[in-house]
Amino acid sequence: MAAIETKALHKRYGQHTALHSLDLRVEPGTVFGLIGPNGAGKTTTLRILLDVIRPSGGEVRVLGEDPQHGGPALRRRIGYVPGELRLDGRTTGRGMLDFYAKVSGPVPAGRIDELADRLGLDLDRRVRTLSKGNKQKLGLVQAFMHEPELLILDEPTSGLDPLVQRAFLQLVREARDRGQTILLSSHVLSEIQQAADEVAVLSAGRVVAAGDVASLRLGAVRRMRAGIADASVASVRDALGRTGAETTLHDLEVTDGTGHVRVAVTIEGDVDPIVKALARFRVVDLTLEEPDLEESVLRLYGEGAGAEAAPSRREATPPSSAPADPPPSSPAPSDPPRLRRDRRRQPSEAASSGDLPSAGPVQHEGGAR
Ligand SMILES: Nc1ncnc2c1ncn2[C@@H]1O[C@H](COP(=O)(O)OP(=O)(O)OP(=O)(O)O)[C@@H](O)[C@H]1O
Repeated sequence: MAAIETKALHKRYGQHTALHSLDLRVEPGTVFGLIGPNGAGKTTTLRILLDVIRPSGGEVRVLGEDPQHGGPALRRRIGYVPGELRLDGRTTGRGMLDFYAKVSGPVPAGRIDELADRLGLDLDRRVRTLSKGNKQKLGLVQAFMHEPELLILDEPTSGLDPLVQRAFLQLVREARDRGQTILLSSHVLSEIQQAADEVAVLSAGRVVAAGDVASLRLGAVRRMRAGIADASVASVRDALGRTGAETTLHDLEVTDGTGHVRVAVTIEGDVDPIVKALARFRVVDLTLEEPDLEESVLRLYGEGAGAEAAPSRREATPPSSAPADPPPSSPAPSDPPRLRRDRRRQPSEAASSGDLPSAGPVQHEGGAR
């Protein structure tokens, strides 16, 4: 049985279709990366899995159950970190976590302190006074502390510095080693490359590529900047023009900078010929970086990624009809410390209040859905 399975999942917000017939399968005990540019539909997918919002069509199974009917018992088996946490509360981080521990089920002794320590979080500060990054850490502790069967993490490292990101990736690996399943959304490719076993790339609500990280060509796009001394623009341009068929250069700019020639280019494919081409010059500066995921997706799967045919695309056919969103659910108690996703609201969802935490049960606030 898959830990998560969606079939022909479809979601419309009014006239806008956010998910087109999405098929996903996440095997138990694996780390699954859901990546894609902004607006691709990652958050929408995760929120449907948690029954924070309802699909317009298709099937969903989470830990073998339909999230719409799983109730608190299913939610206790899931740890969730929404994308942008908005935390309120006069209580301290420890107070908040103790509250969630009561609803989520048993938390091993010392686990909260251990996690806080590893992430560098002061549990004695009042939640409302915490910085964005520290609130994010608190969200991570509440998701991991009860060692749930499934972790659903929406852009979990946003706002975290690189050291804390590393600690987080270690937590993910340990969770997988314990047999937990992790679904991780991100628009940062390198994060997924380090953590995930399997990946699905979403673009405009469709899966445009799926497989193990290495088999996707996304890592094959890099942006390079270099400074070359004692050379002319023409000679550098000429050298870069002789790279073989394994390498394609996009947006090549070779300009006369102050004292040396500046090169900026997006490399698709093998970087080795470029490095060799530059090696004949005196290189005074060189950076090679990951481009936006959006750029990678568009480069490799075409401008119409998600809408038109592409080599490794799974084609999707929207269902001919799909039910409208269900009516809002009843409000949840407002006093306990809250974790919420702060996101754009559209008129069609004016009454909705989005994601909630869920060390324990996901609560629908103020008519969420
Ligand atoms: N409540 C809403 N009402 C109307 N449209 C929405 C709503 N929420 C999301 N959308 C739209 O649905 C599409 C998918 O959005 P979603 O937030 O799922 O994408 P995402 O991949 O998580 O992007 P990001 O990384 O920017 O959060 C976008 O076009 C977005 O504008």
